[in-house]
Amino acid sequence: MIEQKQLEASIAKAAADVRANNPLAGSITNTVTIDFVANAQLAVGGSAAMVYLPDEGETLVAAGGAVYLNMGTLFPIYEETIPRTAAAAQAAGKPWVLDPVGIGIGSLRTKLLSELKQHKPAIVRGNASEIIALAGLWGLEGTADDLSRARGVDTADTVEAARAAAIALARYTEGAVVISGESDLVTDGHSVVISHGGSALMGKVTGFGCSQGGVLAVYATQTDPFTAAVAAVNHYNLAGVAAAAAADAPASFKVAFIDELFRATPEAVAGNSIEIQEA
Ligand SMILES: Nc1ncnc2c1ncn2[C@@H]1O[C@H](COP(=O)(O)OP(=O)(O)OP(=O)(O)O)[C@@H](O)[C@H]1O
Ligand SMILES: Cc1ncsc1CCO
Ligand SMILES: [Mg+2]
Repeated sequence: MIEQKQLEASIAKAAADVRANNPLAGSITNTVTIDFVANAQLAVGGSAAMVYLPDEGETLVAAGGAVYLNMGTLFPIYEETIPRTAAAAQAAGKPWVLDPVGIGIGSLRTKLLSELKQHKPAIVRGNASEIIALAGLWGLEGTADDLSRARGVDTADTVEAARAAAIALARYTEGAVVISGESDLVTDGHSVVISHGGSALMGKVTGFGCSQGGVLAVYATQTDPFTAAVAAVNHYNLAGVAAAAAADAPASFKVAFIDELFRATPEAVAGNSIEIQEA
């Protein structure tokens, strides 16, 4: 199990390095929340670029330190773009982040998510229902293939219900897995970190999960997947608490949240309330 003081020091360093280096993490992401993803990446100190075409995905892998693949709104071209980009990242040894949004909707999404198993994302991020469904689709031990639980893009399960699926995914990828929810769970298959904070208003605006995925990719350019995952999730929870003190309704909350991502110091990100448990 990882030691808390050591983890906090690594998180503070990662947050400071993101600010200092302005790292690029390119995205292929959905058209609903693409603006929020890019602005969240910039607010934490990173750089953003959003593309749709296969060779452009490969170019962003070469140009950046990590890449974010979000399955939210698929187009036919993605049948080529998504596997080629993931394969390019794997071949280049660069981390890529998978957000299996909407898993269970349609046949292309299922086909692509099945194919992506072989390319081993450094970080998988989803809400509880998405994490359970992905572990089942990938046939991981102790999980059940049941895409029927998917109902859209919002969760129907608790974070704790997805804990075993997240651990199974992390042991398969040898990376990190994030389950977002009231408190977020991060695991590398050995340790589990529960990160507290945030606000219920984050569930009332679309894209808090997608933009968290983009920020995970920014952090993954600077440190190992597990440290990156806890750092990004802490940054989100910290900014969520601060934004809730400034705004009490969804639209103004979203604006305040981007401001608080920008204001958060590396020390405050590292000091966000966490619990460390055995996986
Ligand atoms: N009730 C809550 N209390 C605190 N934080 C929350 C709550 N609900 C969601 N969050 C936070 O909101 C962010 C997004 O999590 P959520 O599970 O809503 O993602 P999602 O369903 O994938 O979102 P989307 O698909 O809209 O992008 C995470 O940082 C999470 O911690
Ligand atoms: C609402 C929605 N529909 C497809 S992607 C998306 C953004 C949140 O996941
Ligand atoms: Mg989501």
